[in-house]
Amino acid sequence: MTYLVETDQLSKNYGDRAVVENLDLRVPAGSVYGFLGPNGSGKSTTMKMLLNLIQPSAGSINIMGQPMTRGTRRGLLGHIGSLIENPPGYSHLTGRENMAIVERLSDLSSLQIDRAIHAVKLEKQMDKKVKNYSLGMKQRLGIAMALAKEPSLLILDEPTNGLDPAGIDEIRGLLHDLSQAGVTVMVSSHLLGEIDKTATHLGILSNGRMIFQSSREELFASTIPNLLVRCSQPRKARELLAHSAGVQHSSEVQLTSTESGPAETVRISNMDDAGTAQAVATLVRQDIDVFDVRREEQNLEDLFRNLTHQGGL
Ligand SMILES: Nc1ncnc2c1ncn2[C@@H]1O[C@H](COP(=O)(O)OP(=O)(O)OP(=O)(O)O)[C@@H](O)[C@H]1O
Repeated sequence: MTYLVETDQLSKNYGDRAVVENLDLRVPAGSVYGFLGPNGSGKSTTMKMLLNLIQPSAGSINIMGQPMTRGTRRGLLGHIGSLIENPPGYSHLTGRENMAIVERLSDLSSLQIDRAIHAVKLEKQMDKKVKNYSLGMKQRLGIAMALAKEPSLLILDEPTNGLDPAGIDEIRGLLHDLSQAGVTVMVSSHLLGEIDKTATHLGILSNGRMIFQSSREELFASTIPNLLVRCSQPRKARELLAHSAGVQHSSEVQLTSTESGPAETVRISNMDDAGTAQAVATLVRQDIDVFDVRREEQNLEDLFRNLTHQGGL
């Protein structure tokens, strides 16, 4: 696999405090890499090191196969678009005037500028002053500024921060489209739900350390989805299963409602196939009718919770 961003043992200390520790980042070419972690876990610090805005205390960074150093910085940054912290742009100028500055400074063509504006769907807002933009529009303008030079890699630090659900959806759609167009996107967030479904790969940071890094599929495959059992006497079933030998010590057995089926279903976490067979046999032996046994669809929130239960965050 080709990695557009690769770090080895990347570390940053402030005084005697390690803020990023021994990070081996691997961002595959063509991926949308969701860089997740709670506030203060070191995401921004890492992204700033990738962009050579701050210097690592130890370790190395390779971008597009080249080491990122003070010497190579200029050449590499020509291929990287970024949005770090607050959206850029002069608020007393219009969107168009801001883009004209980007065009001149980076020596771009008007076609490149138009394409970037089109990609973020801001055509109709270009004559408005940026101070009158919503936060979502400001973020989109910031992304347009980053996109105009047609980068191979886009690094976005919390682009959905502070946006309403519609704004978050727009950014998600935009990231998806960019990825389809061949741009590799690295995007950070402290909220899993904002990256769920958009990211093809995930890196999860906790206290400056990577606690998980892989493709989204591998993350899902590495954990067992909850089991949902719809049956005739759910309360009795819950009691029986909570004390059944097939249920592992770390499992939780709860009563729950599901969108299908009547009021209550028994949900069991961390139950493998052998445990499932045993649980069904236990219920049938006790004259409980089992109508339906299925795995619950997993989302990242559940997986994140599982990871953190395993001593992560
Ligand atoms: N210049 C600095 N000097 C000292 N400590 C710093 C500095 N910059 C960041 N830190 C500390 O490093 C830790 C990681 O910060 P960082 O901004 O990288 O986290 P983050 O995961 O991006 O979180 P957030 O989403 O809140 O920005 C924090 O505890 C922060 O206070």
